[in-house]
Amino acid sequence: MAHVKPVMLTLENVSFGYKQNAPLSIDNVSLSLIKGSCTAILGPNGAGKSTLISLMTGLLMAQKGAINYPFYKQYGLTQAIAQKVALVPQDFAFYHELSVYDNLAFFVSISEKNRHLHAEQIAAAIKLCNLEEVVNKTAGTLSGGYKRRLNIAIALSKQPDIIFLDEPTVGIDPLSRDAIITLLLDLKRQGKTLVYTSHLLHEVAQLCDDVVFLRGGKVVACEALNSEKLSLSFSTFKPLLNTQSTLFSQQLVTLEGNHYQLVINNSEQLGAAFSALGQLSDDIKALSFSDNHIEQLYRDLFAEPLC
Ligand SMILES: Nc1ncnc2c1ncn2[C@@H]1O[C@H](COP(=O)(O)OP(=O)(O)OP(=O)(O)O)[C@@H](O)[C@H]1O
Repeated sequence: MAHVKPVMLTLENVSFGYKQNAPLSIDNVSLSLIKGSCTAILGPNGAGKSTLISLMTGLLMAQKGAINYPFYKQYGLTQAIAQKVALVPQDFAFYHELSVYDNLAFFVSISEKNRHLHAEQIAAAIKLCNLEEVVNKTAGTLSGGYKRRLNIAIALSKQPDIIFLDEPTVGIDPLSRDAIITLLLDLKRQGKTLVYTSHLLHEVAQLCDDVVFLRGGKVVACEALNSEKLSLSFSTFKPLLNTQSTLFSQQLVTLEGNHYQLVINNSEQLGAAFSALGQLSDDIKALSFSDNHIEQLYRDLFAEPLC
């Protein structure tokens, strides 16, 4: 019998508009999130990603449709969200004049009624997010990377099962970003369910199992990111001639300038790609493989302007 993956959250035909008569910001969205997986919500600016996250985390109420956390049927939606769901917002959601420790102490005191657990939960969040070095520093004086980690630590301090992260790595250096991605991969290994928005597709490829593409408030595609598809990117010294492009049996996408990408679905296509590359070997400047095709998918879906 096929193994059925447990569903953590379902949305059924959810719609939301900020103003009457204005276009809907979320338009008839249905989707399911799988327990223990990381789902990316992707789309261009204004697609509705933050609004959708606000609906799933109870900050906004859906005007139509239903949002359910089937795992927590015993609680109402509001209570399930309060106890099990955490949000890492795009903006820094802490007190800049308090220390890192005092911020965590404050937020733990709100989410955990049992005072005996406070010290333990604060310590766990500090350890998870590697904040030991800055624990007594005033939050407002932290570097951008540490501020991002504190934002995440506050969300984790309530020990949620589901964590929504709205562009958690915006504006930080590559090493701080790596630290956050490592932390999120660890959380996934611990069985936490993650929902993630970012414009950085290589992060999505590293972290996510599923992708929901939004445009104009509507779901335009859902994809599982599996390793069955390979993406092959290469650049050439000069733009390819038409005769050279037709050597590739698969769809060849020009990314920009002399950069190209193609998606490989099976070993036959892989063989054909190698054979074509072999014929062009003097023209190839750089070549790389990645185990998914998210960039091409994104470009295919969003290259045309929204009418
Ligand atoms: N508070 C608000 N009042 C009115 N309209 C809003 C409000 N917040 C968002 N919108 C509108 O809702 C739509 C979706 O916005 P949203 O911020 O959810 O998109 P997004 O995909 O998160 O964008 P970005 O990638 O720029 O963060 C946009 O048309 C936006 O102008």
